[in-house]
Amino acid sequence: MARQYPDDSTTLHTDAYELSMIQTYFEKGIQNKRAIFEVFFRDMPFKNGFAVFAGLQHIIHYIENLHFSETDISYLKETEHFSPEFLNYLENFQFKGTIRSAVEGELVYNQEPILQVEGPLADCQLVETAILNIVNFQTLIATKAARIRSVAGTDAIMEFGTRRAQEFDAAIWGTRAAYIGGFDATSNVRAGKLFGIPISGTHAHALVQTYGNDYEAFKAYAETHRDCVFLVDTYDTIKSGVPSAIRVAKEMGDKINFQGVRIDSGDMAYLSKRVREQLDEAGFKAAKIYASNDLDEKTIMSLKMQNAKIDVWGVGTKLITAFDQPALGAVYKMVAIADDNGQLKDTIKLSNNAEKVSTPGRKQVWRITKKADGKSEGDYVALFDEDPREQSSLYMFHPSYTYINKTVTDFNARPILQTIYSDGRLVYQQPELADIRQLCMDNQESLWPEYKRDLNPQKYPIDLSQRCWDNKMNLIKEIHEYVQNLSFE
Ligand SMILES: Nc1ncnc2c1ncn2[C@@H]1O[C@H](COP(=O)(O)OP(=O)(O)OP(=O)(O)O)[C@@H](O)[C@H]1O
Ligand SMILES: O=P(O)(O)OC[C@H]1O[C@H](OP(=O)(O)OP(=O)(O)O)[C@H](O)[C@@H]1O
Ligand SMILES: O=C(O)c1cccnc1
Repeated sequence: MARQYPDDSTTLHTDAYELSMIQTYFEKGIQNKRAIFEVFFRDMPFKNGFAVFAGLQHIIHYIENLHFSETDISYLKETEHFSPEFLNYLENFQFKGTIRSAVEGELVYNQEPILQVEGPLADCQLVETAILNIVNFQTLIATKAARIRSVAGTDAIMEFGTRRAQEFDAAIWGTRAAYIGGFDATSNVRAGKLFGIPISGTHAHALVQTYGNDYEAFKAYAETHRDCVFLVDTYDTIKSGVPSAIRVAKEMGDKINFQGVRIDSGDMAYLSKRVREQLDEAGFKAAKIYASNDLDEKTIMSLKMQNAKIDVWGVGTKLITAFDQPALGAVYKMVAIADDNGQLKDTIKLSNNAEKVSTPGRKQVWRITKKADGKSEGDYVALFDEDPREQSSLYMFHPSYTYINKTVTDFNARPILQTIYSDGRLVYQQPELADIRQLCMDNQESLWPEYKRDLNPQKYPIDLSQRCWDNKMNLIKEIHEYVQNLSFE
């Protein structure tokens, strides 16, 4: 059996092929060639009108700890895949790259760079897997959370997913992403400790089963807690659960803060209306009705349409597992590489599928908004040395259907990719999590409602600058000519 090593580093959290390529670069002496890679996803998750970027804090944590530990090197040696010289190089490896990224809570779209890594080829290659792993998951969950927030309106929504999440990391980072996307609280106590997310919760059926009846269970809970939400559906919501909750609330009076009751099964439209009547008749008009049970944006919207009297939503499985779309599909593609003279040359990945043709060159994404109302006109993806702020009017056109175009004047242009690392040095100060969450909400204000609706939203314009578009077309032509002139005889 292979030797077991302590889990003292996350640097090997990478695909073996990254290390294999880096060994080639190293042995051919090109590991320090300058390269640029960009992360983007091809389709909008959940067919939503926007996605919410999340994952930067975990990326920073990963990069800050990016070095090969003694046990990493021992293990790699044991695999017998790598040369001693290469292992010696890895032992002394220090990340020297520059990372530019959308900040957490920023709205991002398909077919535009959301993160960019520039630096020594080996450094760029090493971080691909971990960056994609983090961004793919957290951006997906933050986006799902924003969808749920959009249908819940101003109601409180609580994240209940840990027990159904794809293991520990997904629960912890997933709940953080859910908070960024607009959730109010989590049931995961460790996430509260680590990130300062408000924790919140009720109690489970086990409490009622322990006492064998609703009344005694609620009474015991009330005698040991100030804030009380009673779970009323263990035996019979209407006949036993709610009457018992009311009895305990009356008996305990000011000794407790009777916040409400939770329903976790049955027809929640019907039940919530009946429960509301029961609570109101008993004089508990301020008591809230909590609901949980496989909820997501669709069931919440349907329950609202049915006038369900639900005030607080607990959402687990369908949020934390991104139930209806398990992967964002973000990719990491090389957009430029230095030639033998050290000059950066733009590079492209071709495909028969137009969507899969990458856009070459180091780019910046500019969010274009009208000065008059602050509303988004679209994103303008330009080469890095272009600055649309220097122009008084901006010609924006669809990159595939170029006849769809417009000229925008009186606009503001805001760069989306911010410098996070400069030549290996962290230069970005991460905001407080609550501020990131607020930023996410504020960003949605600048979107027209047409882009925000849950079902079939308008496609938000992601346009290429003329230079960026010309550059892409020229490279496609160059590669076609090169392939046509190839001869292997
Ligand atoms: N009025 C309603 N309209 C639409 N969906 C509802 C309504 N009431 C409940 N639901 C949803 O229907 C599904 C019911 O699932 P299911 O039949 O598994 O639950 P249950 O039998 O009520 O409870 P349990 O979880 O104990 O099995 C849940 O996703 C729930 O959120
Ligand atoms: O349904 P979710 O959105 O995942 O929300 C979390 C669920 O976790 C708890 O259930 P529990 O684990 O006791 O199982 P249950 O589904 O049988 O109630 C809670 O009562 C919710 O139903
Ligand atoms: O506090 C709750 O009610 C809760 C917590 C986790 C999962 N389901 C419910």
